[in-house]
Amino acid sequence: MAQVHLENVTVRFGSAKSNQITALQNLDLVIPEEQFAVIVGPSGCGKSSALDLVAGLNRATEGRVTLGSTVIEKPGSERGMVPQNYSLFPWLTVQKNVEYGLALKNVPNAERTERASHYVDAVGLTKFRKAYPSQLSGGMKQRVAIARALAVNPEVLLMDEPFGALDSQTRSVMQELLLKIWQQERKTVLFITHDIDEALYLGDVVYVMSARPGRIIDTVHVGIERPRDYSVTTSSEFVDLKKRIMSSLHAEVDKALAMT
Ligand SMILES: Nc1ncnc2c1ncn2[C@@H]1O[C@H](COP(=O)(O)OP(=O)(O)OP(=O)(O)O)[C@@H](O)[C@H]1O
Repeated sequence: MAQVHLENVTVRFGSAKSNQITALQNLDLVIPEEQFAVIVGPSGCGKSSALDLVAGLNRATEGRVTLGSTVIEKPGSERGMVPQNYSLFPWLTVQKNVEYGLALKNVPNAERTERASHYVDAVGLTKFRKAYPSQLSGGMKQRVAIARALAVNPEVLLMDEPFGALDSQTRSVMQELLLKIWQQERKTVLFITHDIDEALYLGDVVYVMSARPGRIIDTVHVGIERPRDYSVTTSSEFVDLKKRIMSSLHAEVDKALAMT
């Protein structure tokens, strides 16, 4: 296990100087091992760009990203990704979707079945093992995506607004489920959200990003005891931290709107 470090990274898109977009500018962020780190920031500030660097889906224009002593240059099974839009294979059952990453790693059949079954059970889909994605609700599809990411036992879990498309009740059920699993597995997590309540409920630390080009403007340590349940969202500590993040974000959201 090891920490993730985005070392002074700048990300620019576009080749011609005239239409270049600087998504991230000199962003420096260390996510210690086993930390549940959450990034919040205005729309278009570069949150996904930061996560994509850790996933190895894009390279920094300047700076570098490391996991321990290894420089990240491409995707790898030590980093599991849960995107917003399910991304399940429609022709595979729940069980086979979860087994997919294990098959890629040439894990023997029996072990593949056992490990995938364990995570299908852990996300509460035992009865849907043989169902296809088209037979599942949005929340159930995201459970499969979480099980699939965890089955390969990654060191780091990357989650890009994974519950953004879910209704609020399903969303809170999913948050509780994620916390329960994380409590057992203790992965390093990088989680992106627009939702301040979600950030504070889940995270050890909430990083607030500026409007584009994105950099960290506030680091909020969430000292609320774990295990947490929904009652913490009305505690004075929670409300105070929420006010602090809202005031940091307010000016940045205004700047982001002025850019559009
Ligand atoms: N492949 C790309 N080519 C050109 N521009 C891009 C590309 N990917 C992202 N951008 C731009 O970089 C900026 C940051 O995008 P990014 O998706 O990282 O922001 P975000 O904070 O995740 O946004 P949102 O909250 O709306 O999902 C945006 O202005 C976006 O339009």
